[in-house]
Order: sequence, then C-alpha cells, then structure tokens
Amino acid sequence: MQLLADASMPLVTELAHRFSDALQQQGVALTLTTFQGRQPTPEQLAQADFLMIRSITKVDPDLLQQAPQLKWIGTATIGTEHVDAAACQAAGIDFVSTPGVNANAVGDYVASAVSCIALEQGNLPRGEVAIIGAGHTGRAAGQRLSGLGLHVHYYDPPLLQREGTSAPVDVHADWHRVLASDVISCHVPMTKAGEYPTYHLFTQASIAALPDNCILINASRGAVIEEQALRAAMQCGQRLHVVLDVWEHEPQVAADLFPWLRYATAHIAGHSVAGKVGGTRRLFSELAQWLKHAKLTSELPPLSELMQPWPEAVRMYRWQSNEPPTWQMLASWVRDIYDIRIDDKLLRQATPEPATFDALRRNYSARAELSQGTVAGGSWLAQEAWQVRLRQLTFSHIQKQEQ
Ligand SMILES: NC(=O)C1=CN([C@@H]2O[C@H](COP(=O)(O)OP(=O)(O)OC[C@H]3O[C@@H](n4cnc5c(N)ncnc54)[C@H](O)[C@@H]3O)[C@@H](O)[C@H]2O)C=CC1
Ligand SMILES: O=C(O)C(=O)[C@H](O)COP(=O)(O)O
Repeated sequence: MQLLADASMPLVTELAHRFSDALQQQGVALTLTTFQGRQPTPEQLAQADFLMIRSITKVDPDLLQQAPQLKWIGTATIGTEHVDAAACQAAGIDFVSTPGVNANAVGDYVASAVSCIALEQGNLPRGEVAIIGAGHTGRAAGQRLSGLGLHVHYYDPPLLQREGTSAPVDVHADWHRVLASDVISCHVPMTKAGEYPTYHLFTQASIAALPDNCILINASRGAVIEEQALRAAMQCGQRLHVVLDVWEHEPQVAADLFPWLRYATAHIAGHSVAGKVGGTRRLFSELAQWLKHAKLTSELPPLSELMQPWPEAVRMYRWQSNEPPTWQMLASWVRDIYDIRIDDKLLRQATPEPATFDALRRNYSARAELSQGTVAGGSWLAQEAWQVRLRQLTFSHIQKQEQ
C-alpha cells in the first residue's frame, strides 16, 4: 500500500516509518512517497492508497480521477474547503480533517495582534470585542482576549440555532453589535451556500459602519472580507487597524494593501510547532483507526515527545511579579512568546509572488505557544480572579511565599 503525503508536513517520514514497521510485522507493506508544492503529480496519484495533505492541495473530481486506488484522504487542517467532500464520498473515499488541531496557535496570534497594537497605542481597546464564530479558534481567541481584560462576545447564528442559549459562552446573532465593537476577529469556515454563508461577510457597507480605530482581524479565510471593499475603504481614508493573515486570492497576496494594514502575515496563524506536529500526529492516529489497528493507535508517541526536536516548542518562559500585573505586563508577556510583528516584517520584505508566499509558509520557523509561559508571584496569585485570567491566557502560575 502506498501513502502519498505533502513533504512539508513535519515528522511525516518518521511517523510513516513507524507505521510501516508495525504493519510489516503483520505482512502488510506500506511505503511512503512525498510530493513537493501544491499538487501531487499524476504518476504519484496513480499509485496512492492514502493521501495526506495541507490546505494548499485542492482535491476535486479531476484529482480523484487520477487516483483510482485512493481509499482515504486526511488533511492536517481545520479548514476543509480545499477538499470536495461530496466528490470523495461519491468515489467511495473516506475523508478526515483535524478539527481544533491548531486552535491554540490561532488564539495566540489574535492575542499577539491585540497586545502589540495596544502596547504601541498605549491603551487597551475600551469597547467590546466581537468574535465571529464561536468554534475552536474563535473561543481560543476570545479566551485570551478576556485574559487581557477585554469584554468579549461571540456572534454565531448557526451555533445559536444548533444549541440555543445553552452554548457555554455569550453567543448572539446581533450583527449590529458586531459592527459597533472596537475589536472584531473572524473565525468562521469559508462557505458560499447555506443559511449563513461567510463569503464576503464584510462588504463595503459593513466595513463603512465600523467605528474609528476599530481593530479588524482575519485569521480564518481571506474571502470572508471582500478585499476590494477593504481597499476602497482604505483609499477613502477610513481609520481602521486591519490585521490580515489570510488573503482572498492566495497564494497571491494583495501587497498593495500593505501600507494600510497594521499587520500582514502569510497565513501562519495556526503554525505553532504544536499546531503543525499535532496535525501530522492526528492524521496518523486517524489512519490507524481507519486501518482498525489498535496497536498503531496506542503506540503513537505523545505530542510532547514528538515536539522535542524543536527547542522553541519545549522552551519554558517564566516571569516574576510581586504585584498583580498591569495590562502592559500581560501584553508584553504575550509578545515575549509570540511577536506577530516578526511575521509581518517577513511578509512585507518578501516579493509579492505566489511562490514566495508558499516558501515563507513552508519554511516557517519554529513557534512556541502561550501555554509555555509561567507567572510566579506573591499573594495576589491566591485570588481566584487572577488565576482565571492567567488560565485564560493559558499561562501557568506559581505562588511563592512572601518573605
Ligand atoms: N489562519 C489560519 O492559520 C487558520 C485558519 N483557520 C480557519 O478558521 C476557520 C474556523 O476554525 P474553527 O474555529 O476551528 O472552526 P469551528 O468549526 O470549530 O468553528 C466555526 C464556527 O463558525 C460558526 N459559523 C459558521 N458560519 C457562520 C456565520 N455565517 N456567522 C457566524 N458564525 C458562523 C460555526 O457555527 C462554528 O461555531 C476554519 O474553517 C479555517 O478556515 C483555522 C485554523 C488556522
Ligand atoms: O488549519 C487550517 O485550516 C489552516 O488554515 C492551517 O493552519 C493552514 O496550514 P497549512 O495547511 O498551510 O499547513
């Protein structure tokens, strides 16, 4: 059997070798072939039984036709719109994704964006924070912003419809409340059909309605914000702090927008080491289950062990504060671990070509997560309210005896 996988998925070769050794003991031969770039070649597809991909590989009827042996496809991503799931089903191919796998990284990205802007402005946003989409990434972002001291609410009409008011967070369906918020962060899947499509959720009219100096962040999919409408708003001099990680026409970035954007990054919000290695690990776990191989599943090393080769992913950050931290201290701790300005600089310095965009993402350096931070302090840490806020920021804490 042949496993065809994107070569840039971390640890894909190591985990495939473990799989093939275990399967060999049962007389089953599994070989790994990797592909570079966005699409596998027709020759590779012709031989493939299993396919592991990232968000850049388009799976459509044309690809499936070239892969007559294919039985299973796994994407190491949360987003799934690059895969035609109906076509897979029609061809009898099982398809899995990895829900939530890099949500912590996306939450960290949003926390860093807001922290960096607040530190530069000298104040935290005063009004409300609207999180659009109360799923894995939206809640991770909202939780961290609450930890910074902001007031967060969630706009998610489909969730309200599914769960009513029993949803565990402040969920509503009031679009006007979103447009009146001082921070807005988008965390929805890309959908063009259905009752609540997200394609061009932000049009010229909704962008024009935003308050002055509103922070608008998109780390979901580019086309949630109509790029042309954003361009028009900026050209008219509307004052917004826009942070874009994703682009309507990826891998082409709208470099002409850079001068107006507060931060512009190369679709790397989810790219912490834990997010990426976790994606590969989750796919092998899914494949083991598909193969009904309990031993393979139970013998998969834990994520913490798999991350050892990346020192940045296992390094611990530690801060000391004898007094309750100010918002500036919290924001600078966030920035110590992940500084969005570095990724912004990398994209602005790169040539605005699709190949450069892909290369930036492929060669992304190892990134830590906020959960690697620990705060040590005195009696203030005994207060439940502070413990909650540090937990929301995913920091650990140690209370020390005061002298
Ligand atoms: N920039 C990056 O690196 C990453 C981007 N993403 C993108 O973020 C998206 C969201 O990820 P998760 O939060 O993990 O997904 P999720 O499936 O856990 O949550 C999505 C939420 O959006 C809600 N929703 C759907 N349509 C909506 C609408 N019209 N208005 C308001 N809410 C709506 C759903 O009800 C759901 O609660 C992914 O589909 C992916 O495209 C995900 C990970 C990394
Ligand atoms: O999970 C998703 O959805 C994403 O957008 C990923 O973070 C993108 O990662 P790659 O597919 O480019 O590894």
